[in-house]
Amino acid sequence: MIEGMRLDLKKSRYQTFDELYLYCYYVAGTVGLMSVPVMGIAPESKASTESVYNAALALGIANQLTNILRDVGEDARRGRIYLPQDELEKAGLSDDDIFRGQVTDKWRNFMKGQIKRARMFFDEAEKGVSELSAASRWPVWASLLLYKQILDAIEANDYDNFSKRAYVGKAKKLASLPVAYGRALMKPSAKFAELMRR
Ligand SMILES: CC(C)=CCC/C(C)=C/CC/C(C)=C/CC/C(C)=C/COP(=O)(O)OP(=O)(O)O
Repeated sequence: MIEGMRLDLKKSRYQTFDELYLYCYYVAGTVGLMSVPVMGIAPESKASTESVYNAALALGIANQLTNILRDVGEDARRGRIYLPQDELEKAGLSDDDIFRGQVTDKWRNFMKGQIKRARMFFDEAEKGVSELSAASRWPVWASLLLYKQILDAIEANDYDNFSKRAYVGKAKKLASLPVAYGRALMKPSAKFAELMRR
């Protein structure tokens, strides 16, 4: 994690998603990994330890990617672009387009791909939450569902993450808590077993 902070001091561009992933791993994936022994895996869980750590890592990455997509404008005003340069180029976008901050169809299309990838990491993370100790499941589901909705908010802002800050309103936040509670009741490996039966 400290390595990630160091990296952030000297780096403000990422050539590929692999490079960006490594940054996300350092600054947020590590938080997920460190959370597992603190929260604990449910004693009755049949999942492999590795798969639970994988899910935790995925949640750190998903959160960080979401944070990056929410803060594109704010970061650009500090001269920083946490987006893969090769993917920007493929979409016909340059650093100057980010600094200008115009929401064009090119930008919308680029953002659609980035949001889709972030959601894939959330999906990966969801597979592991039920394996955590009972007391940890509700807060983890709540934070996961709340953070994931920031992606919906970016879409609702028609992909203007230059001048608008995507956020989840109080009502949606409150409504997510019982949903998270319901999911937290899911016993370890039950979802896994259900997936296997299908
Ligand atoms: C899913 C399983 C099995 C376990 C849960 C494991 C956990 C708790 C994962 C979450 C890890 C986490 C909270 C990562 C932090 C990511 C994040 C959004 C960091 C934001 O950092 P900054 O970029 O400093 O934020 P600001 O831009 O708001 O300052």
